[in-house]
Amino acid sequence: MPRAKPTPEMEEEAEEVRQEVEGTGEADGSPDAGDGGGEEEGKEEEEEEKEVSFDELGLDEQLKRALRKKGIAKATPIQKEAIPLILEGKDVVAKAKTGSGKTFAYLLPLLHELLKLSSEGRIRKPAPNAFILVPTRELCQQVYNEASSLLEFCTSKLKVVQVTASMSDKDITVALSGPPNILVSTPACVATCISKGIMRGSSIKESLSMMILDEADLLLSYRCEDDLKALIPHIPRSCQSILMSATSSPDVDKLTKLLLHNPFILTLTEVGRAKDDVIPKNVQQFWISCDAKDKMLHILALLKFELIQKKVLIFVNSIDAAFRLRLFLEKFGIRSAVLNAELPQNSRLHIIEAFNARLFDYLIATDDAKTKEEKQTDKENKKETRVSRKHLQQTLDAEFGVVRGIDFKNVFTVVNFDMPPDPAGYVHRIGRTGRANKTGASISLVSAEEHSTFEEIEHMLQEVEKKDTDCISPFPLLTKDAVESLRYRAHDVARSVTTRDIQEARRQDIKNEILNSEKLKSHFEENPRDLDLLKHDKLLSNKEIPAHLRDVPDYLIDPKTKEASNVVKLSRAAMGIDKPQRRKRQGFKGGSGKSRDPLRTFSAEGKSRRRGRKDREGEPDRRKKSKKAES
Ligand SMILES: Nc1ncnc2c1ncn2[C@@H]1O[C@H](COP(=O)(O)OP(=O)(O)OP(=O)(O)O)[C@@H](O)[C@H]1O
Repeated sequence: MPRAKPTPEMEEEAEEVRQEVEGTGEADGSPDAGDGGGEEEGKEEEEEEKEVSFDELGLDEQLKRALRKKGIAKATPIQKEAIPLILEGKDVVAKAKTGSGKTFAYLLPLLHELLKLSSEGRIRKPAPNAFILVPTRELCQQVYNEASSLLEFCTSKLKVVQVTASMSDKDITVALSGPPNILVSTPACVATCISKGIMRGSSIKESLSMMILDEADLLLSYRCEDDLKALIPHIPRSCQSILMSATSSPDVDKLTKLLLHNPFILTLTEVGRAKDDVIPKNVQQFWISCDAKDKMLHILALLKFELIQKKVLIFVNSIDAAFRLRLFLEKFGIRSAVLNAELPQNSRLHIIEAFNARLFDYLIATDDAKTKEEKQTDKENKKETRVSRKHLQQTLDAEFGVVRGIDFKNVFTVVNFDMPPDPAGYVHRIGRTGRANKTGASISLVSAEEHSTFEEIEHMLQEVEKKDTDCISPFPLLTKDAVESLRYRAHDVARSVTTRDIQEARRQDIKNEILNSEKLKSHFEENPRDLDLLKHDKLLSNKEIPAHLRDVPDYLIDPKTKEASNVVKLSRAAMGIDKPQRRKRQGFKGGSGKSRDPLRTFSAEGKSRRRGRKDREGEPDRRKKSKKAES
């Protein structure tokens, strides 16, 4: 397949993305170049650093007990740096990559301080003491869960509540009565509460001592700017502000200027790693070149021959594509669930929890799938019209899907069934694996039409990581024979999944989930931890799966594929992830696990293919192309 040479536009765009993910701070309005003369401090860890325990950070004993229960003993680099600064009362902007533990980096010092104030009887009352603002309702739930779990052993009763736009005014009023010590919400919802008088500005001024903006890089893309601006007059000058972000971008800089006073800026990468990585080193990135019409066939081969590690998060670019894939896999006896913005919020939250608890292994998700052209049109429309809040919320749900910033637990493999529209989307997607220093992998299925995007992503990664070799390698375990052995069946079955089936499945799924949602609501009020009530991966079709599709006959599996599949199984066993570990929380695993990973050492295609990238059908060596482009 001919590969696109990077055009000047691509180079320019890669540079923009590099700034976005790397944060060179060159953009106008960067706090680094800001006028406040803040205490600027780029913390770039290059030397091997000493691990720090939570004891050494001087945190409250009750919080440490909750951490121990989770199996967490050592602080991550961002926690090690941010916690002391926050405890000192500084405004902090913390930028650290996805999955690096930013949530505890602000929750622990916040809870520590509130516990201290509470024990000294110095809690101020008329409104919450802290706001934690996040872009989506899913993230509200996630942060609320994390905060509640940290308070498990606390004797003084700190109250945390989450308030979202889906709640009635009456429910919000009840939730805010007391008032709670910590309010987890979205900027839009807090602004509404103030404008409706549910929360009084003067009370906020009296009580608020800390405001945290989490996932700050996403906040402005959720059009929260006006809501944040509406909040500013009510924030007391003494309020400590914290801003957490996975990437640097002009949006983050804008928020920093808007809300923080002389902040301490922490830019952290992993200890001992190249400072410019945007994808953690413990995540191996692969790609497979295939025709668009053969993508189903390829994913079937990957899953059926067990060539990738579970759990698997599969990204597609539309809800229809998600259901098409789910129906297709179902016909081969592979169960999966679909996570999309169309589902009721309760169901979305429950799907994420059920997946995290390993009740099923394959989750097909849609995310921000808009093309650049669509985004441009949106931008232009945004300037012209002012949409209603309700419409805005619907648009946002549809636009951003439900996965950004979500802490999916123990996802080993992220599959880009469809390529994301841009490099930033790629970074966010891949960030769902390799979290908390665990080993992970990503596989992108790249069609001819997606090659320019793929080139753009590869180019960005090389630029950012200052490499002249490929960052994404060809996937070594899937042979042509393995793919061909399933071609006939796959095409047959793919053809049998009609547009009507997909529409019907979508309707059915929403119907099920709405029913579930009602059940969930009352059930989870009483049994918040009971995840087994509902299954999100139940069959969409009620036809029985023919045996010849469910089980691949032995004669169809070529020896190399058998060997590859065994290696993957062995590696699963070696990593101790063979059995589902429901609801078991894990701490960091030491090291990247690379030495135990067969993907590093095994190639189903043989040595020559591994060495000679240019042997791939019609694909010239990409390194040469990049060099050419540079010259
Ligand atoms: N010190 C620690 N040791 C082990 N695990 C940790 C530690 N701190 C956090 N974790 C776990 O790491 C995972 C990722 O943490 P978190 O969601 O806070 O990352 P993040 O940096 O906010 O990622 P993102 O930018 O994608 O939202 C969580 O499952 C969390 O429980």
